[in-house]
Amino acid sequence: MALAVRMRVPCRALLCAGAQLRGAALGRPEWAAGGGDGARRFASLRVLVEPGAEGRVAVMKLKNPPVNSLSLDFLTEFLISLEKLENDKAFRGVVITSDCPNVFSAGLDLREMYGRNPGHYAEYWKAVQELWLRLYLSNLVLVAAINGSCPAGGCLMALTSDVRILSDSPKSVIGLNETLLGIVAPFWFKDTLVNTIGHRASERALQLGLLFPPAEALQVGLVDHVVPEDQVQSMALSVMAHWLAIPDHARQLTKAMMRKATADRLIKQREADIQNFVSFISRDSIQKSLQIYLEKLKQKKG
Ligand SMILES: CCCCC/C=C\C/C=C\CC/C=C/CC(=O)SCCNC(=O)CCNC(=O)[C@H](O)C(C)(C)COP(=O)(O)OP(=O)(O)OC[C@H]1O[C@@H](n2cnc3c(N)ncnc32)[C@H](O)[C@@H]1OP(=O)(O)O
Repeated sequence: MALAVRMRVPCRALLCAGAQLRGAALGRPEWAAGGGDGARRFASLRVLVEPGAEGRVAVMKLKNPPVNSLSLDFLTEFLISLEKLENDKAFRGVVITSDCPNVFSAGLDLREMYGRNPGHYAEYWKAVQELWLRLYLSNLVLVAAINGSCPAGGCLMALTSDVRILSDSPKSVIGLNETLLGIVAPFWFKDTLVNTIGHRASERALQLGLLFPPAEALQVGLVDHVVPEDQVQSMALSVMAHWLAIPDHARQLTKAMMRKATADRLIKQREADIQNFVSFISRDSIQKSLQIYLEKLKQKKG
């Protein structure tokens, strides 16, 4: 693979910030090699990575129960796992899936955005930006095997993949539902959606905070395949084989050509975007909305 075609977020320090920022808090690294192919299998507390049956494909299982909410520690482990895979030339593709039953990811962790201080909000948002940039510009073929509910930040994560497979289950709804929480999807969430389903469909979906059931998600183009739950993984591997039949350098340059302008828009104003987030999320009215939403989630249990 020619080095020249490896896409990189311009400043490598971006990831370092992400990794360093949490490295100390995580304490010792929890990477554990295992099995005969130990060098290729690793795990942190919340991210399991193992080689798929197909060579050169890794399966990344997200395991932050109960709902894979994207806490700061989880984001950091995710980033570190992704960086390892990007740097390991043995891998050309990654299937991202959930180890939590019925939930792919509940999106950003609301507890990171509620009742904290501005410094924490800034640190958290930087990690969210970092994960999006890393996934969106990844040189690897990314296939999202969405085996459950996929709202908001979970949907954003899935949208960074090259292909999305959704399980055909009533629980498997997907979309950017931020307005239902009384918050607003940032411009780069919106751009990622527009790049996938077009402007008019995005406008409607974003304003109404739509969570699409599988058939509608397929119809609007939010996902590429809907299959029974027990076939999500095999479908993901089969689609992966198709994408890996294309020479890496040509596919990667094409991916960069399609995505760079969108990523650059955030890269050019990362700091302003962080400040914008901090001032928005710190507003009393927004904190109140989040409090009400969190209470509703708790009450749901009865
Ligand atoms: C013009 C100005 C523009 C300015 C814009 C600037 C900045 C933008 C500002 C803000 C943007 C911020 C973007 C946020 C994106 C997000 O991702 S927000 C998160 C949205 N997520 C959701 O809405 C999903 C909520 N969860 C659910 O619907 C359900 O949990 C589920 C995923 C469908 C699963 O249901 P299930 O029945 O299995 O589980 P429970 O509901 O019982 O949940 C179990 C447990 O987990 C807790 N929990 C659920 N989701 C979250 C979460 N996202 N974060 C934290 N915790 C979560 C839930 O409360 C339960 O907890 P317990 O009662 O303590 O057990």
